[in-house]
Amino acid sequence: MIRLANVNKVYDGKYALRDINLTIKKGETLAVIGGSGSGKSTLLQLLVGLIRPDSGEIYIGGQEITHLSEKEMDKVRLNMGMVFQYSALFDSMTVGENVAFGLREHRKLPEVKIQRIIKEKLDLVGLHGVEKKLPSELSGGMKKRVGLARAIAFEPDIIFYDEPSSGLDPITTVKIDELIVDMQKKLGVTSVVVTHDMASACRIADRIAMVYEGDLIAVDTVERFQQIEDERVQAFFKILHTEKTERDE
Ligand SMILES: Nc1ncnc2c1ncn2[C@@H]1O[C@H](COP(=O)(O)OP(=O)(O)OP(=O)(O)O)[C@@H](O)[C@H]1O
Repeated sequence: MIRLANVNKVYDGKYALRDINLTIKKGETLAVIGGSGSGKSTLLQLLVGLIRPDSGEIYIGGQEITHLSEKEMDKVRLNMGMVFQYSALFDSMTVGENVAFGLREHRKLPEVKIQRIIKEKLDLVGLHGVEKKLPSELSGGMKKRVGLARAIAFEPDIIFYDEPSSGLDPITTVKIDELIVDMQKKLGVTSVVVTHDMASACRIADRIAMVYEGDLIAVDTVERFQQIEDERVQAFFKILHTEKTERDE
């Protein structure tokens, strides 16, 4: 379970996040949606302990993290998988080396076991026989899959996704969304997906949280979220419907 209580983060005298109260249940997928500069990345950075709030508390699995030392935070992070925007793979390493990177850094495992984990995680994300390839030999969608395989190598309880569909065409986006849902079903992980894509959010999430200029303005199930009359929420659905109409014409 993840919980934020009265969390504030200020940059240059301006709230990046203001009085955020949010609980993410174990095993649920929460999509955090919002426009540019609304505070989504700040929220993600707070949850993985890359930055600290100016005030408020953040609990990960019952542990309050805002006062942890870097070393203690590293331990908490071992239980978190992170899937970065644009995959963030090491270009000079093979796919297999990328997937095993964290394992080799943090766990002393025999090479046979590492090879087995690489294969198992790549299989889970639907990639076969690519261990020896370099990231430059893969499509954008495949790179995202490798990023996900790396994130689940440690078998984390929580996966954070930062704009998983950025840079992908609409069809590949849907496939990655299906993979995120699949991961939740197969691994039972808690997922937080930061996105500005409402269509993705609706496909992936159990609940959607919307941030607007640093405020958390709505949190609800996908179905109920669509009924919220707030015009800032509806603006996102309008874009969605316009895109759909344009595609159908
Ligand atoms: N390191 C920083 N220094 C100063 N201001 C920052 C910093 N990080 C974020 N901000 C400011 O905080 C606000 C929220 O930014 P944030 O990056 O969280 O938004 P976002 O929703 O992730 O936007 P985008 O979708 O464009 O990535 C913005 O006004 C931004 O300029």
